[in-house]
Amino acid sequence: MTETNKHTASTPLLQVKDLTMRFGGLLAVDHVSFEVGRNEIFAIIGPNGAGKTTVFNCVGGFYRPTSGQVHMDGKDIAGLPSHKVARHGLVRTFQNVRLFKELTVVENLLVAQHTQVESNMLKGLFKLPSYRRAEKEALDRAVWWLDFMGIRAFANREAGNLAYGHQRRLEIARCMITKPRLLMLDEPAAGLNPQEKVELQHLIDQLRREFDVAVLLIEHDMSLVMNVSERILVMEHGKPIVTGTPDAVRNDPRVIKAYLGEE
Ligand SMILES: Nc1ncnc2c1ncn2[C@@H]1O[C@H](COP(=O)(O)OP(=O)(O)OP(=O)(O)O)[C@@H](O)[C@H]1O
Repeated sequence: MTETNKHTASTPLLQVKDLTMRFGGLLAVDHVSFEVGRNEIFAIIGPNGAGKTTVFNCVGGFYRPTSGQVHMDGKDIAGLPSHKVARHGLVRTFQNVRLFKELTVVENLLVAQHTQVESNMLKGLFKLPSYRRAEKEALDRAVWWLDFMGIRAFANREAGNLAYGHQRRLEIARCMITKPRLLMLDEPAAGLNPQEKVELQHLIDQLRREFDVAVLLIEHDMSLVMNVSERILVMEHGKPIVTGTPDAVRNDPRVIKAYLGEE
Protein backbone atom coordinates (compact mmCIF):
# COMPACT_ATOMS: atom_id res chain seq x y z
CA MET A 1 0.00 0.00 0.00
CA THR A 2 1.62 3.29 -1.07
CA GLU A 3 1.67 6.53 0.87
CA THR A 4 -0.35 8.28 -1.85
CA ASN A 5 -3.25 5.92 -1.20
CA LYS A 6 -3.58 7.12 2.35
CA HIS A 7 -5.69 10.01 3.59
CA THR A 8 -5.04 12.38 0.71
CA ALA A 9 -7.48 15.17 1.54
CA SER A 10 -7.98 16.80 4.90
CA THR A 11 -11.80 16.58 5.13
CA PRO A 12 -12.96 13.04 5.77
CA LEU A 13 -15.42 11.63 3.25
CA LEU A 14 -17.67 10.14 5.93
CA GLN A 15 -17.97 11.49 9.46
CA VAL A 16 -20.02 9.60 12.02
CA LYS A 17 -20.36 11.28 15.40
CA ASP A 18 -21.96 9.91 18.56
CA LEU A 19 -24.18 7.58 16.55
CA THR A 20 -26.73 5.92 18.82
CA MET A 21 -29.48 3.46 17.93
CA ARG A 22 -31.94 2.10 20.42
CA PHE A 23 -34.39 -0.72 19.77
CA GLY A 24 -36.85 -0.50 22.65
CA GLY A 25 -34.75 -1.25 25.73
CA LEU A 26 -31.72 -2.42 23.74
CA LEU A 27 -28.90 0.02 23.04
CA ALA A 28 -27.62 -1.62 19.82
CA VAL A 29 -25.23 1.25 18.99
CA ASP A 30 -23.94 3.41 21.82
CA HIS A 31 -22.20 6.70 20.90
CA VAL A 32 -20.09 5.39 18.04
CA SER A 33 -17.82 7.88 16.24
CA PHE A 34 -15.47 7.31 13.33
CA GLU A 35 -14.34 8.86 10.08
CA VAL A 36 -13.56 7.35 6.71
CA GLY A 37 -11.05 9.25 4.60
CA ARG A 38 -11.32 9.71 0.85
CA ASN A 39 -10.00 6.59 -0.81
CA GLU A 40 -9.52 4.83 2.53
CA ILE A 41 -10.40 1.20 3.28
CA PHE A 42 -11.95 1.18 6.76
CA ALA A 43 -13.34 -1.91 8.50
CA ILE A 44 -15.71 -2.39 11.42
CA ILE A 45 -15.25 -5.64 13.32
CA GLY A 46 -16.58 -7.13 16.53
CA PRO A 47 -18.29 -10.24 17.86
CA ASN A 48 -21.80 -11.23 16.79
CA GLY A 49 -24.37 -8.73 17.99
CA ALA A 50 -21.76 -5.96 18.51
CA GLY A 51 -23.84 -3.52 16.46
CA LYS A 52 -21.89 -3.45 13.18
CA THR A 53 -24.85 -4.02 10.86
CA THR A 54 -26.91 -1.50 12.78
CA VAL A 55 -24.18 1.11 12.19
CA PHE A 56 -24.31 0.21 8.48
CA ASN A 57 -28.07 0.52 8.42
CA CYS A 58 -27.94 3.94 10.07
CA VAL A 59 -25.21 5.23 7.74
CA GLY A 60 -26.83 3.78 4.61
CA GLY A 61 -30.28 5.19 5.22
CA PHE A 62 -32.06 2.00 6.30
CA TYR A 63 -32.58 3.12 9.89
CA ARG A 64 -33.11 6.58 11.27
CA PRO A 65 -30.60 6.82 14.14
CA THR A 66 -31.94 7.58 17.61
CA SER A 67 -29.30 10.31 17.82
CA GLY A 68 -25.95 11.33 16.41
CA GLN A 69 -24.60 12.74 13.18
CA VAL A 70 -23.74 11.22 9.83
CA HIS A 71 -22.03 13.55 7.36
CA MET A 72 -21.04 12.60 3.83
CA ASP A 73 -18.62 15.08 2.35
CA GLY A 74 -19.75 17.59 4.95
CA LYS A 75 -23.48 17.13 4.25
CA ASP A 76 -25.83 15.80 6.89
CA ILE A 77 -27.35 12.52 5.65
CA ALA A 78 -28.59 11.08 8.96
CA GLY A 79 -32.14 9.79 8.59
CA LEU A 80 -32.27 10.22 4.80
CA PRO A 81 -33.78 7.23 2.98
CA SER A 82 -31.30 4.97 1.17
CA HIS A 83 -32.12 6.22 -2.35
CA LYS A 84 -31.31 9.76 -1.24
CA VAL A 85 -28.16 8.58 0.54
CA ALA A 86 -27.12 6.94 -2.76
CA ARG A 87 -27.32 10.33 -4.47
CA HIS A 88 -24.56 11.46 -2.11
CA GLY A 89 -22.34 8.72 -3.54
CA LEU A 90 -22.81 6.09 -0.84
CA VAL A 91 -23.95 2.59 -1.84
CA ARG A 92 -23.89 -0.81 -0.15
CA THR A 93 -24.04 -4.56 -0.54
CA PHE A 94 -25.90 -6.83 1.88
CA GLN A 95 -24.93 -9.69 4.18
CA ASN A 96 -27.21 -11.94 2.12
CA VAL A 97 -26.76 -11.07 -1.55
CA ARG A 98 -29.73 -9.05 -2.80
CA LEU A 99 -30.07 -9.19 -6.58
CA PHE A 100 -33.08 -9.27 -8.87
CA LYS A 101 -32.70 -13.03 -9.13
CA GLU A 102 -35.25 -13.53 -11.89
CA LEU A 103 -33.65 -10.86 -14.10
CA THR A 104 -30.57 -11.62 -16.15
CA VAL A 105 -27.12 -10.64 -15.01
CA VAL A 106 -26.88 -7.75 -17.49
CA GLU A 107 -30.42 -6.58 -16.67
CA ASN A 108 -29.39 -6.24 -13.03
CA LEU A 109 -26.74 -3.74 -14.12
CA LEU A 110 -29.18 -1.87 -16.36
CA VAL A 111 -31.71 -1.51 -13.55
CA ALA A 112 -28.98 -0.18 -11.27
CA GLN A 113 -28.38 2.70 -13.68
CA HIS A 114 -32.05 3.50 -14.00
CA THR A 115 -31.94 6.69 -11.96
CA GLN A 116 -28.96 7.94 -13.97
CA VAL A 117 -30.14 7.06 -17.48
CA GLU A 118 -32.49 9.54 -19.19
CA SER A 119 -35.80 7.93 -18.42
CA ASN A 120 -38.17 10.58 -19.67
CA MET A 121 -41.38 8.75 -20.67
CA LEU A 122 -41.97 10.61 -23.93
CA LYS A 123 -38.37 10.35 -25.04
CA GLY A 124 -38.56 6.65 -24.33
CA LEU A 125 -41.89 6.23 -26.08
CA PHE A 126 -40.70 7.88 -29.27
CA LYS A 127 -37.23 6.37 -28.98
CA LEU A 128 -35.64 9.78 -29.45
CA PRO A 129 -31.90 9.71 -30.28
CA SER A 130 -30.86 11.03 -26.87
CA TYR A 131 -32.84 8.23 -25.20
CA ARG A 132 -31.36 5.56 -27.46
CA ARG A 133 -27.87 6.96 -26.88
CA ALA A 134 -28.34 6.85 -23.10
CA GLU A 135 -29.62 3.27 -23.33
CA LYS A 136 -26.64 2.23 -25.44
CA GLU A 137 -24.21 3.86 -23.02
CA ALA A 138 -25.88 2.08 -20.09
CA LEU A 139 -25.52 -1.26 -21.90
CA ASP A 140 -21.87 -0.54 -22.75
CA ARG A 141 -21.17 0.29 -19.11
CA ALA A 142 -22.92 -2.90 -17.97
CA VAL A 143 -20.86 -5.04 -20.34
CA TRP A 144 -17.69 -3.23 -19.29
CA TRP A 145 -18.35 -4.08 -15.63
CA LEU A 146 -19.20 -7.69 -16.44
CA ASP A 147 -15.85 -7.94 -18.23
CA PHE A 148 -14.07 -6.30 -15.32
CA MET A 149 -15.63 -8.75 -12.86
CA GLY A 150 -14.93 -11.75 -15.12
CA ILE A 151 -18.62 -12.69 -15.42
CA ARG A 152 -19.45 -11.52 -18.96
CA ALA A 153 -19.96 -15.12 -20.11
CA PHE A 154 -23.03 -15.22 -17.84
CA ALA A 155 -24.56 -11.92 -19.04
CA ASN A 156 -27.82 -13.48 -20.20
CA ARG A 157 -28.23 -15.96 -17.39
CA GLU A 158 -30.75 -15.40 -14.60
CA ALA A 159 -28.83 -13.80 -11.75
CA GLY A 160 -30.28 -16.32 -9.29
CA ASN A 161 -28.62 -19.16 -11.24
CA LEU A 162 -25.09 -17.77 -10.91
CA ALA A 163 -22.59 -19.43 -8.59
CA TYR A 164 -22.61 -17.69 -5.22
CA GLY A 165 -19.16 -16.10 -5.69
CA HIS A 166 -20.29 -14.66 -9.02
CA GLN A 167 -23.47 -13.28 -7.44
CA ARG A 168 -21.28 -11.44 -4.93
CA ARG A 169 -19.19 -9.97 -7.76
CA LEU A 170 -22.35 -8.94 -9.61
CA GLU A 171 -23.63 -7.22 -6.47
CA ILE A 172 -20.40 -5.24 -6.19
CA ALA A 173 -20.59 -4.37 -9.92
CA ARG A 174 -24.14 -3.17 -9.39
CA CYS A 175 -22.85 -0.75 -6.76
CA MET A 176 -19.80 0.36 -8.74
CA ILE A 177 -21.75 1.11 -11.90
CA THR A 178 -23.39 4.01 -10.05
CA LYS A 179 -19.91 5.55 -9.54
CA PRO A 180 -20.01 5.73 -5.74
CA ARG A 181 -17.53 7.60 -3.60
CA LEU A 182 -18.11 5.27 -0.65
CA LEU A 183 -18.73 1.56 -1.17
CA MET A 184 -20.12 -0.22 1.88
CA LEU A 185 -19.58 -3.99 1.91
CA ASP A 186 -21.48 -6.04 4.49
CA GLU A 187 -19.60 -9.33 5.04
CA PRO A 188 -18.50 -9.67 1.41
CA ALA A 189 -16.40 -12.78 2.13
CA ALA A 190 -19.28 -14.75 3.70
CA GLY A 191 -19.86 -17.97 1.77
CA LEU A 192 -16.77 -17.58 -0.42
CA ASN A 193 -14.10 -20.30 -0.76
CA PRO A 194 -10.45 -19.51 0.13
CA GLN A 195 -9.49 -18.75 -3.49
CA GLU A 196 -12.48 -16.42 -3.91
CA LYS A 197 -11.53 -14.64 -0.66
CA VAL A 198 -8.05 -13.90 -2.01
CA GLU A 199 -9.61 -12.61 -5.25
CA LEU A 200 -12.01 -10.45 -3.22
CA GLN A 201 -9.11 -8.92 -1.33
CA HIS A 202 -7.41 -7.97 -4.61
CA LEU A 203 -10.71 -6.70 -6.00
CA ILE A 204 -11.33 -4.36 -3.04
CA ASP A 205 -7.82 -2.96 -3.31
CA GLN A 206 -8.15 -2.57 -7.08
CA LEU A 207 -11.51 -0.77 -6.81
CA ARG A 208 -10.01 1.71 -4.41
CA ARG A 209 -6.92 2.29 -6.55
CA GLU A 210 -8.59 2.53 -9.95
CA PHE A 211 -11.96 4.13 -9.19
CA ASP A 212 -11.10 6.53 -6.40
CA VAL A 213 -13.65 4.98 -4.09
CA ALA A 214 -13.44 4.61 -0.31
CA VAL A 215 -14.55 1.30 1.20
CA LEU A 216 -16.37 0.75 4.50
CA LEU A 217 -16.32 -2.93 5.34
CA ILE A 218 -17.93 -5.22 7.89
CA GLU A 219 -16.24 -8.59 7.87
CA HIS A 220 -15.68 -11.58 10.14
CA ASP A 221 -12.80 -12.98 8.06
CA MET A 222 -9.81 -11.66 10.01
CA SER A 223 -7.26 -12.44 7.33
CA LEU A 224 -9.18 -10.36 4.77
CA VAL A 225 -9.76 -7.49 7.21
CA MET A 226 -6.14 -7.35 8.36
CA ASN A 227 -4.76 -7.53 4.81
CA VAL A 228 -7.01 -5.00 3.13
CA SER A 229 -7.91 -2.35 5.74
CA GLU A 230 -5.95 0.76 6.58
CA ARG A 231 -7.85 1.34 9.81
CA ILE A 232 -10.23 -0.76 11.84
CA LEU A 233 -12.94 0.12 14.38
CA VAL A 234 -13.60 -2.63 16.90
CA MET A 235 -17.04 -2.71 18.54
CA GLU A 236 -18.39 -4.72 21.44
CA HIS A 237 -21.92 -4.58 22.89
CA GLY A 238 -22.73 -1.51 20.78
CA LYS A 239 -19.71 0.45 22.00
CA PRO A 240 -16.54 1.37 20.14
CA ILE A 241 -13.58 -0.11 22.01
CA VAL A 242 -10.66 0.84 19.79
CA THR A 243 -9.87 2.35 16.38
CA GLY A 244 -6.46 1.84 14.81
CA THR A 245 -4.27 0.24 12.18
CA PRO A 246 -4.44 -3.54 11.71
CA ASP A 247 -1.23 -3.95 13.71
CA ALA A 248 -2.43 -1.74 16.56
CA VAL A 249 -5.78 -3.53 16.70
CA ARG A 250 -4.27 -7.00 16.46
CA ASN A 251 -2.07 -6.32 19.47
CA ASP A 252 -4.57 -4.42 21.63
CA PRO A 253 -5.40 -6.43 24.76
CA ARG A 254 -9.00 -5.12 24.76
CA VAL A 255 -9.51 -6.47 21.28
CA ILE A 256 -7.89 -9.79 22.04
CA LYS A 257 -10.18 -10.12 25.04
CA ALA A 258 -13.34 -8.98 23.27
CA TYR A 259 -12.94 -10.53 19.90
CA LEU A 260 -9.79 -12.30 18.87
CA GLY A 261 -9.71 -14.05 22.23
CA GLU A 262 -12.89 -15.82 21.24
CA GLU A 263 -11.14 -17.80 18.53
N1 LIG B 1 -34.34 -4.28 13.86
C1 LIG B 1 -33.95 -4.66 15.08
N2 LIG B 1 -34.82 -4.72 16.12
C2 LIG B 1 -34.43 -5.08 17.34
N3 LIG B 1 -33.16 -5.42 17.67
C3 LIG B 1 -32.24 -5.40 16.68
C4 LIG B 1 -32.58 -5.01 15.34
N4 LIG B 1 -31.45 -5.08 14.58
C5 LIG B 1 -30.47 -5.47 15.41
N5 LIG B 1 -30.93 -5.66 16.66
C6 LIG B 1 -30.15 -6.05 17.84
O1 LIG B 1 -29.10 -5.11 17.95
C7 LIG B 1 -27.90 -5.76 18.37
C8 LIG B 1 -26.82 -5.48 17.34
O2 LIG B 1 -27.14 -6.22 16.16
P1 LIG B 1 -26.30 -6.09 14.82
O3 LIG B 1 -26.97 -6.95 13.81
O4 LIG B 1 -26.08 -4.68 14.49
O5 LIG B 1 -24.90 -6.76 15.25
P2 LIG B 1 -23.69 -7.22 14.33
O6 LIG B 1 -22.45 -6.75 15.00
O7 LIG B 1 -23.91 -6.79 12.94
O8 LIG B 1 -23.80 -8.81 14.44
P3 LIG B 1 -23.42 -9.95 13.36
O9 LIG B 1 -21.93 -9.98 13.32
O10 LIG B 1 -23.99 -11.18 13.99
O11 LIG B 1 -24.06 -9.58 12.07
C9 LIG B 1 -28.23 -7.23 18.53
O12 LIG B 1 -28.50 -7.46 19.90
C10 LIG B 1 -29.46 -7.41 17.69
O13 LIG B 1 -30.26 -8.46 18.17
